[in-house]
Amino acid sequence: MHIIEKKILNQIITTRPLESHKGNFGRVLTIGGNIQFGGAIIMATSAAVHCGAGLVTCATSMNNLTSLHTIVPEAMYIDYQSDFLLIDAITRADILLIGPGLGTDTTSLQILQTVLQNTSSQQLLIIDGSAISLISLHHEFFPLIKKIHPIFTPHQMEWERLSGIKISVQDDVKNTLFQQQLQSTVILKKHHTTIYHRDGSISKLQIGGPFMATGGMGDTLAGIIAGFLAQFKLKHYEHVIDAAVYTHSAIAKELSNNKYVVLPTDIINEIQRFMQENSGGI
Ligand SMILES: NC(=O)C1=CN([C@@H]2O[C@H](COP(=O)(O)OP(=O)(O)OC[C@H]3O[C@@H](n4cnc5c(N)ncnc54)[C@H](OP(=O)(O)O)[C@@H]3O)[C@@H](O)[C@H]2O)[C@@H](O)CC1
Ligand SMILES: Nc1ncnc2c1ncn2[C@@H]1O[C@H](COP(=O)(O)OP(=O)(O)O)[C@@H](O)[C@H]1O
Ligand SMILES: [Mg+2]
Repeated sequence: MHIIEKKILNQIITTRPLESHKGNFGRVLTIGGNIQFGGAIIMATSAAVHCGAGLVTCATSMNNLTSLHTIVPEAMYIDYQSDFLLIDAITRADILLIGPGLGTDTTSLQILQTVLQNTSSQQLLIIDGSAISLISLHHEFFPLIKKIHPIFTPHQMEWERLSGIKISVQDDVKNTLFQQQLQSTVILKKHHTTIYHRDGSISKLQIGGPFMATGGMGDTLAGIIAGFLAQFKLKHYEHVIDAAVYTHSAIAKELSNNKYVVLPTDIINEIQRFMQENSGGI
């Protein structure tokens, strides 16, 4: 087990090559946001854009279109209920994020199934929020999951649902055993988030605090992970994930010096400055 240190940042966040364009910094597809939880997918999408993902498309409910374009006009949109458009967008993406505000009804399940069936092992899939809760109820997806090797980002209750390990007895030994069966990365979000990597290593975060306990905070983290993976894809995979998780809490910690609570959108607004201040060589 190792503690994630600040020095990971300038190893991962490096100067951009002059000869480059948006296509070099990754295509992200975010999927979620039903009529009740539109904010979740908008925050995730906005976080990915602010991290520097080259091209970001949001597949969401048509109800969210105006808000999405008002808050983050850099993002493109498709209606997540169009199977044809969704499959086309999945095929084009480098990084996919499903779950923030997706909900758990039959429409949500259908969308999740389409995503799992059309994602290849060459792409990177992040599974968050409602998508984790849905998979917990549908173990028939496990064989697909084991082929895709996704990144799960559960909070402790979502992890209990998925793994069957009660929150009170979750520990590194039991968590690793189930994570290795899933053949996936697991980012278990809590005070001092723990990351169970596919290569068997474990990273722990020692920053962050209760000033982060506001709805949308995990949705924002999921978008940051997508944005980091999109543009730093040539770097060491496990280190990119650690750097993304560290960035999210480090910004919150900085802001908490003069804010009693730090909102997810406060973090999003500071990502560009924070990345510039913590970037290193090539
Ligand atoms: N603005 C938006 O659009 C927002 C949309 N959102 C979207 O909503 C969807 C549902 O996600 P969700 O996390 O809100 O609900 P759910 O999965 O039922 O989990 C909550 C249950 O678990 C329990 N619990 C125990 N330990 C816990 C822990 N460490 N961390 C958290 N919970 C813990 C907890 O216990 P209690 O609070 O009762 O003590 C409660 O019983 C999802 O798609 C998400 O993206 C949200 O992001 C909010 C902003
Ligand atoms: N007390 C705390 N200490 C450190 N981090 C916290 C604390 N409370 C919440 N967080 C962070 O906030 C995020 C909450 O994620 P999640 O519950 O999925 O939020 P949401 O689904 O509402 O977006 C995680 O990154 C978690 O680590
Ligand atoms: Mg969440």
